[in-house]
Amino acid sequence: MIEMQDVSFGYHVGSELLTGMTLSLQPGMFHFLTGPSGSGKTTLLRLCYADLLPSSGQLKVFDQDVTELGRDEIAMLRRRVGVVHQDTQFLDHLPVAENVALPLSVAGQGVDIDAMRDLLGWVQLAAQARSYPPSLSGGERQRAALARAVILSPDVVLADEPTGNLDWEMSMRLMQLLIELNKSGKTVLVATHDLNLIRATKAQVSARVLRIAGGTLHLAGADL
Ligand SMILES: Nc1ncnc2c1ncn2[C@@H]1O[C@H](COP(=O)(O)OP(=O)(O)OP(=O)(O)O)[C@@H](O)[C@H]1O
Repeated sequence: MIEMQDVSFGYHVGSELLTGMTLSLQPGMFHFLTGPSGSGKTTLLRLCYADLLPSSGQLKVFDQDVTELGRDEIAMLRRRVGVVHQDTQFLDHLPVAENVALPLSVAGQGVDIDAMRDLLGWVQLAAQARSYPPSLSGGERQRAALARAVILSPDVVLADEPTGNLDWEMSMRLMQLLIELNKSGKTVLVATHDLNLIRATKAQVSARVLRIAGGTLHLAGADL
């Protein structure tokens, strides 16, 4: 699925942020990625969808070595990975439904109206379909971001601090959707520094917790 073998990465030549990263995302499993601010969680997620390439080591996404792929092949591979970014950007002049549908047009696919209605209903945004992004609350924005991340039915969903600006109730509502995705068979990886969120989620779904510390990855203890 997504496998790293002794991967290193640095934004600046000669200074590695991440080293010796060995990771295998288990198909169908829920994963958390935790670690202090600035430890490299976003960077690791970007490696997972080949937005960044390793400076050394091997990174395979869906059994393909990303360093051997051309730009078009990487674009195809990214369609199988849905990403909820930390700072979700929308096109403010387009209604929510059209923002959610953007990956379809990028992929040259048409919108299935019934599927779109179901998707917006699932994230509880049916009533906001014709609204514009600036009118959405923080929780609504993140649910719209999640809908957009899954509209191409990806195999893997990566979410970068998806609950960063949300209160507890909204955070758990979003996590519930990620749990549902996982229960439907998707592999999920959520980066968060919120240990309470990890504990509350682990009460509902079996999850692996990975921790970045000192520039490398560790499997966190069962006490989390
Ligand atoms: N595009 C970039 N160019 C140079 N340095 C960067 C870039 N993006 C991130 N960094 C640096 O890399 C380090 C790790 O950043 P990253 O965003 O991956 O950490 P994080 O664990 O996700 O942090 P947070 O929890 O605060 O979001 C930080 O020191 C950051 O300043």
